[in-house]
Amino acid sequence: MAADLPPEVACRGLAKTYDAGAPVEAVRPLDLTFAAGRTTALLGPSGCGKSTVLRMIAGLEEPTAGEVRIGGETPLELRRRAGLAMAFQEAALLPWRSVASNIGLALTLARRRADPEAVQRLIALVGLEGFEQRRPAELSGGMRQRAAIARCLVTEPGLLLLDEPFGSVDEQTRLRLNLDLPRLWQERGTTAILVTHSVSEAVLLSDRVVVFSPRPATVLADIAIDLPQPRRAGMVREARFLDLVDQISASLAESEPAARPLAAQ
Ligand SMILES: Nc1ncnc2c1ncn2[C@@H]1O[C@H](COP(=O)(O)OP(=O)(O)OP(=O)(O)O)[C@@H](O)[C@H]1O
Repeated sequence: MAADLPPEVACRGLAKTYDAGAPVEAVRPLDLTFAAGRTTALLGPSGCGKSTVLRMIAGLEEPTAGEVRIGGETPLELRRRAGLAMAFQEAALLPWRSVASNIGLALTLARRRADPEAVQRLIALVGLEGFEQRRPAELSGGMRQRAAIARCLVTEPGLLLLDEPFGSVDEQTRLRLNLDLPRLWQERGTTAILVTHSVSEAVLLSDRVVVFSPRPATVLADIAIDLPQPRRAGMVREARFLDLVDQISASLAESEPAARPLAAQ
């Protein structure tokens, strides 16, 4: 049972301009609603503002304008009661703790009772059996990412935010995680928002894909992924999957700034 009812996430007029000497407009006022219990992928060219949007939803970045409401609460209110979990590119595990202890710690921090069985189940699911007692420094980058994802899932959050969660994971493991992990959070009805650079990963994982323009991020395309759940490995060769990948790749290609000589970038 999920500890929380999955929330709807509403971004209203959400905007961010960084003050980096000169102002950097990262996100232009954005109105987006993420339906409760659904998985949405955010795609767009590098530097367009995807992580900024995710970090504002997580309450890690203060918007310049607008607001985020998660089932009526602010991100900080939700975080305070551990209703939100996030895994970002750099898997921030505590270096002096083992894999099992890092995952178990998420339960302690969320003031939940220890649950070694749940920790072990997730370790098996992300393929880290046999590495329970290893410290993060003894793992590969991809293994650390998998441990960080297990740590996110153990508290059964209502909202899951993933920023390039499988960036350092090898292709084979990535395909398996792309199929197994969403099943886990979708069965619990979790609302999930993820940032990825992989179009096929976005289609395989999500119910909806939002394509952003180059910075400042605005929505260029908003595409429902009407493939049946749960997704299967064979789907990546089916016509509808390939159609969706084509359609999204075309939107992305339109969104890419015209090629410029490297020296001008
Ligand atoms: N703390 C910051 N201070 C100043 N500028 C920033 C800061 N964080 C991000 N930016 C700028 O805001 C823009 C959007 O960055 P962001 O990380 O959100 O993009 P992204 O789409 O997630 O990129 P990528 O796909 O390459 O990870 C970039 O131009 C970046 O340089």
